[in-house]
Amino acid sequence: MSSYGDDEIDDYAYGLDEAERAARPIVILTGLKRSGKTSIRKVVFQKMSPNETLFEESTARVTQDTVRSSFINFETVEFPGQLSPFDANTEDMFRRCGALLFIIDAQDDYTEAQKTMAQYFAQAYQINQNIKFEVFIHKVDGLPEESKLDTNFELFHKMKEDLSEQGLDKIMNTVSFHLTSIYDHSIFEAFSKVVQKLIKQLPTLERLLDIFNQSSNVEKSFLFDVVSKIYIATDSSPVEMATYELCCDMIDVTIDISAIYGSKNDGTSAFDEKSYAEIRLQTEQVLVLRQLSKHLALVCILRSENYEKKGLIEHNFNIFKMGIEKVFRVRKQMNSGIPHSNSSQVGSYQ
Ligand SMILES: Nc1nc2c(ncn2[C@@H]2O[C@H](COP(=O)(O)OP(=O)(O)OP(=O)(O)O)[C@@H](O)[C@H]2O)c(=O)[nH]1
Repeated sequence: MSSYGDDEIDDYAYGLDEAERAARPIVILTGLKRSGKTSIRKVVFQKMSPNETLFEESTARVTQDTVRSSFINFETVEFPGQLSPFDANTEDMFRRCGALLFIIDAQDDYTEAQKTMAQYFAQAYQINQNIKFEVFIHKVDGLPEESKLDTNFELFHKMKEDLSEQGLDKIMNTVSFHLTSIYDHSIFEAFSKVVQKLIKQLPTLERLLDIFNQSSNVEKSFLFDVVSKIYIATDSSPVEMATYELCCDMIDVTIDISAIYGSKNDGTSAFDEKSYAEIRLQTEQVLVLRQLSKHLALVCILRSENYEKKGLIEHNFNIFKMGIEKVFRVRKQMNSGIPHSNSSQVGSYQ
């Protein structure tokens, strides 16, 4: 192993793209006034409680934030509803933009919002064809179940028509629609999907999670950025909202218990890179959380009869951890020009 590989794992600052630390990808939030942009940013990244957003004042200026103290590494830029993101000199920003979000208030008449959105997407596409376009059909907590899908359907078709008229149908291939609300986990789920598209190692992470699940009889597993509760990867089986919510709750419970009963003498939290927890559910399932690093945790759910061989899962977890470390180490080596040896061999699962 090279001396580079002998470094402490903490030295490997996991992130979206280490080579471009100075030029982190940008996630741009746009939408009409009062659509919910600031609330989304604050609830997801600043842990504001949804009820507190009721007192948020309208944003007057462009707000730029770096998402720190977590694994994910990007900037968010929010444009106030009254300002077009293309009025100012923003071409460079759009060149660095990884994802352009348009937030639509689904509780309001969205005709104007839909027109503005089609126009923004077309303009952004002229500057950077690699941008991922994300539509957040927001505040769906106030809508009956059937009208959520109708709204989604209608917006999709109107958007398609508008873009076809401009000869830009191909943009539709990169547009994703999400039904969101800050009052449940849907906003975290949607942001997880946005962030995953910015992570170049995603296919490898998915594959590693699949192998871990198969060899440990795990039903579903998520790789979480603990601070934001965004999952940066999951295995290839479909995500059920209820399972995702359970895993988020598991993180909250673990952090809270650590804070209440585990604070160290120096006042720092006991929740660290060695933390782990397990919770047995009435449904004969077990939730297991294992920290991989300061910021990343593997949270998985399995049937309790499959959790009898804990040693096997522990072994597979350690192999999985080594695999994750190698994925990011190799990426860092590639970016820094250091040659890397064959890293696909990460150990053998039992
Ligand atoms: N019901 C519901 N209300 C929400 C949701 N998200 C935001 N809101 C409310 O919508 C209002 C406007 O939210 P803001 O976050 O200030 O909207 P904004 O898009 O930043 O507005 P500007 O700064 O004027 O551009 C606030 O009263 C929020 O509490 C949601 O998911 N559901």
